[in-house]
Amino acid sequence: MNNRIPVLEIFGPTIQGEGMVIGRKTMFVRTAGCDYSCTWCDSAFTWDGSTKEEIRQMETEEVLAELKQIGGEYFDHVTISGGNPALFTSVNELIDLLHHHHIEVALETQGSRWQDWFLKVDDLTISPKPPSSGMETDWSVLHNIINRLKENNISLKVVIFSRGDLAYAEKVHQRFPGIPFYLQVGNDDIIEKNPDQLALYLLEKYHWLIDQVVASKTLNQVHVLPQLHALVWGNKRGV
Ligand SMILES: C[S@@+](CC[C@H](N)C(=O)[O-])C[C@H]1O[C@@H](n2cnc3c(N)ncnc32)[C@H](O)[C@@H]1O
Ligand SMILES: Nc1nc2[nH]cc(C(=O)O)c2c(=O)[nH]1
Ligand code: SF4
Ligand SMILES: [Mg+2]
Repeated sequence: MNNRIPVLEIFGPTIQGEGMVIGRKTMFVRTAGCDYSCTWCDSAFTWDGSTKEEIRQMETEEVLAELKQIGGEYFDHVTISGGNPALFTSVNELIDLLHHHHIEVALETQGSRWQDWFLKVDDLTISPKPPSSGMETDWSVLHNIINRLKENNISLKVVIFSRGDLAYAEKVHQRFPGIPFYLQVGNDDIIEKNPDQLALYLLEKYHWLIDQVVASKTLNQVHVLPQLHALVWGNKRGV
């Protein structure tokens, strides 16, 4: 059981819609379960019990086989997201297997838990949660994680829904000045079915976020991005 990973989705190839490698062609592996419960989580199905019967406890070889079955020869990069993949030591084996097959590995996690296998991740995004999420940041855990990853290709990404979130982002950037920093538009309409409607709405939010960052002396060495996949496909799952 220990060397298995609880998987909810394997999909792609698509593009990484967020953060440090935005636009990169990639496959996704989405694990089940999270130690957080952000109010606005766009992947709440990974932890709210609504897709419990879809969770598969998979061997790493099975994960690779399914990636190859779906993605064929059309990928060389896999993004592991969730939920929080950092809940599982077994992800270590998956990374080794993917690397053995010359496939690069990216990770999305919130910085609440450490795993030794973080050191092997090629593109590691840490996304601490602002006040609007309803979650509390454990700063000592976050500092510990980032200190241990000083030599690695990592970034910080904070999702913004409010002015309070912006103040939080400023604080994170000031605490970790050398770490590439991304601000991301928060999507607070995760039930809209019409992608065009959502894109218009999110572009307005992007405009607002750019204006806020332009007006901040603290946020100079930063990147401001939308969720590209939300602009292209809306709230669709598995893209
Ligand atoms: C679903 S989470 C999974 C990985 C990990 N639990 C985390 O939060 O970093 C992947 C990314 O989506 C972001 N995200 C979640 N809900 C969002 C929303 N409604 N709008 C914008 N970004 C969102 C998270 O902040 C995180 O950066
Ligand atoms: N295309 C695409 N890019 C993404 N970047 C982060 C995602 C995630 O849910 O973790 C995500 C996702 O679900 N799809
Ligand atoms: S930490 Fe990530 S997966 Fe967990 S609830 Fe928050 S946004 Fe969702
Ligand atoms: Mg997502």
